[in-house]
Amino acid sequence: MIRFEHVSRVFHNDGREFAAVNNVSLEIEKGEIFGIIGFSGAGKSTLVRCINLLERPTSGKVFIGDEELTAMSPAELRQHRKKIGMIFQQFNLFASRTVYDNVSLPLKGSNLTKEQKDKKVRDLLKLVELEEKASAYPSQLSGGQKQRVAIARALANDPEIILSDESTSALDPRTTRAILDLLKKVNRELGITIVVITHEMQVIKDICDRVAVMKDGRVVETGTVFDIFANPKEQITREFVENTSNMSRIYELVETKSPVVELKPGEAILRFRYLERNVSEALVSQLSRKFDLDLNIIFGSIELIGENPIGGLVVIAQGTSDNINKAIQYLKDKNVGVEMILDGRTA
Ligand SMILES: Nc1ncnc2c1ncn2[C@@H]1O[C@H](COP(=O)(O)OP(=O)(O)OP(=O)(O)O)[C@@H](O)[C@H]1O
Repeated sequence: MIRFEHVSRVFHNDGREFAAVNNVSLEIEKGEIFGIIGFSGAGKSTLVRCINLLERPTSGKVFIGDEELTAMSPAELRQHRKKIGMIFQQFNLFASRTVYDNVSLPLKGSNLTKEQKDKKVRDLLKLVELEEKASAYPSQLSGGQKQRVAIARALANDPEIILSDESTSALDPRTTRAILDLLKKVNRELGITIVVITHEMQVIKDICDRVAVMKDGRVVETGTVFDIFANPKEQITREFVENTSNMSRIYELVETKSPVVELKPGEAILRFRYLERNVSEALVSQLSRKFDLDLNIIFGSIELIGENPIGGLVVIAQGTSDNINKAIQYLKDKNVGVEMILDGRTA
């Protein structure tokens, strides 16, 4: 539905050229929630602003459906932009207007009658559960409520696409969850394609179907959210994935020589990753029975990505050196990822 073909956006800073977006080709499908993740400065906002040509690519083409936006006249473009709503981290509401007026603003100049406009605004306020705040001003609302108003406003023109630029970054975790749920509802019930920019993997995990990882203006990896979590290929993707679970704390504990990871002779710290449900207990009991190991669990987690679980365990294993090796091989044969984090064996 949205297609980038070799899109670049070059800025000139102090006489030097700088590609904020560098030769990106990407396809976002109709009806999906597509995430774009990257660290600050990676080029996410610039890329997404190229979808509605708020930022005009220096080279390359942008298509929505079969129509090339980059080849349109200003009048055609104005028409097409109405199909694209946008929400921002800072909400961008008009402070001097009521909630009702903020939501009705995009309907100015539409062909709807006064009654139709009124019904539309009230329906949208109902959808975002803010009917009773219609005559409040933005300063009287919480951050979550402001973002709900912004979402209602973005929906006023019946868009096909919503672009969300860090729309939950200023919100606490509970409010973030509620706004993400609302975006999911908008996607599922109204069939609107949503493009979500974020620097938080948790947001990707919570609502996206697919994700692109950006670094230095380029898209370095794309895939379904499950594949990206189960099998991140690029170093930067691994960093994002690691940060969402407490598993990565093990490296800190090892580094700071925490008493938690103090090993007796013959012990080893191992990390397991697997993709099946309820594997943890079976793993522990099998390894102790088959290889006569004692396993002391330091961390354990099951992440649910959509409906699919991804599990992890960090354990201190105690047993003969030979049996620890055999256990590692046994797990690898069963497609369990095994990483030796600290090896206290002398043999
Ligand atoms: N109008 C501009 N003129 C010059 N440089 C710009 C302009 N807009 C963006 N940049 C630069 O392009 C790079 C990418 O910016 P962009 O805002 O797209 O990144 P981002 O990944 O969205 O980061 P953040 O998460 O911090 O918003 C940055 O180095 C930024 O300074």
